[in-house]
Amino acid sequence: MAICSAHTTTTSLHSPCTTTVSNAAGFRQRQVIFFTSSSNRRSCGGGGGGRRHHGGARTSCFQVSCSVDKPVVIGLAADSGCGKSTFMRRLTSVFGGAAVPPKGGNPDSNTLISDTTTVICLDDYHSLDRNGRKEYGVTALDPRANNFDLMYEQAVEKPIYNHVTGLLDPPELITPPKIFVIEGLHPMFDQRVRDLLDFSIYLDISDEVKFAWKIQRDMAERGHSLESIQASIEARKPDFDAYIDPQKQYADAVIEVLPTQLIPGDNEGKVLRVKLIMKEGVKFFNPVYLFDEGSSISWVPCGRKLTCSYPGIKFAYGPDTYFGKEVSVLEMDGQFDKLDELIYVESHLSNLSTKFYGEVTQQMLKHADFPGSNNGTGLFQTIIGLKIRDLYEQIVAERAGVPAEAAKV
Ligand SMILES: Nc1ncnc2c1ncn2[C@@H]1O[C@H](COP(=O)(O)OP(=O)(O)OP(=O)(O)O)[C@@H](O)[C@H]1O
Ligand SMILES: O=C(CO)[C@H](O)[C@H](O)COP(=O)(O)O
Repeated sequence: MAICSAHTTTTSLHSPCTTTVSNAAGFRQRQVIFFTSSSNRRSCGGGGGGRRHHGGARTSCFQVSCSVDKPVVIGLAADSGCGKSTFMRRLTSVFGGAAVPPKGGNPDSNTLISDTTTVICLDDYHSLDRNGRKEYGVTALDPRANNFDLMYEQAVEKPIYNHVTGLLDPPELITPPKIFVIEGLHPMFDQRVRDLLDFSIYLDISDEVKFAWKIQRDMAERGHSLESIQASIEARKPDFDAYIDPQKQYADAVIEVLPTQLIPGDNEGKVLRVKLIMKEGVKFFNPVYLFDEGSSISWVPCGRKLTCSYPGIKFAYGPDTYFGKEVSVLEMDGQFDKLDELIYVESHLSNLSTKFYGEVTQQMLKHADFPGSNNGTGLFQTIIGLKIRDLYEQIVAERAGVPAEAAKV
């Protein structure tokens, strides 16, 4: 049963990028206008137009040429409730300007737009709405409930999955930004979509911590029962293991969140051990290091310059392998008591891609009220935000054939 193999047909020769999309089960029909972004990892040859055939989709869209203005595309994958929105808020803040939903559009839009970045949520590419998933007995994590053809085409006029009604709302118009972030369950699942990414991140939240965060949000803030939260996590688990978790092998950076090792047997999920796993050899991405690049370091910074109450703070850094690839891993276990003292830690980290001394600390202080600001989740999200800004500047500089300094945002 092909429940969501979308096919597209060209409807207008005068407007070559306008197509009607429907899926095989006829769940949805919509007008979409496509642009195909070719990233620095894809061949830029042959840009400028033409008819292409792939995956059952037939389009007559223009391929955006390899221009300086082409968006840099970032993918962020994680399960639901694992901190994607929080990370996005930290990332857009690094580029300056507030990120807001499209003006005058659907109030339930999942899109966030700032001066430089546009963040779209891949939930909008669910091909089955809530009722459809129920009818076919699939979860939102199942690839059959998602339209990867449309995701790959990067529709400029894209649908909206409405989390309030559970329906697929009429499309919204997205104009190509400088930095285009696609966040959601599956940004690295489909190889075509994956190949569009200039940089990819996976938030790997361990089951214990995910459960603690879910309880915090869905029980304390949304009135769900403990049993229903447990049941929902368990119902999603097989599809999470099959379709979401394997994406981490493709990520350029993984933020892994585990229970602390500083409190034996702790399962409260309040004190966290967080690892920043950074792939080596990624173009325009130099992993951050502690003290000495390539060495294995264990560091307890508590003392005169950093206040630590129980259970303290421990950092570690060193080389490792991850899914057979060489990586550098920076780890922080514990939490900060006084966030302004983070400057002491920052001064011992290198390759941070900051523009001035203390920028990491400044960003963390600016968003001290965001979840995870006192631990490695906030610290590593902020660092990756700064690395993405640096990557963006280097890509733009390379495309323009100018030194990176000239492309600073
Ligand atoms: N670093 C963190 N430390 C502690 N709690 C966190 C952290 N990040 C997220 N949370 C908790 O998880 C909840 C969900 O976070 P967020 O909205 O950023 O996740 P999300 O992946 O975008 O979720 P969804 O996909 O369901 O919209 C927050 O309300 C908070 O309770
Ligand atoms: O995993 C999810 C998104 O991260 C959601 O469960 C999915 O999008 C379905 O949404 P809803 O539960 O509102 O119907």
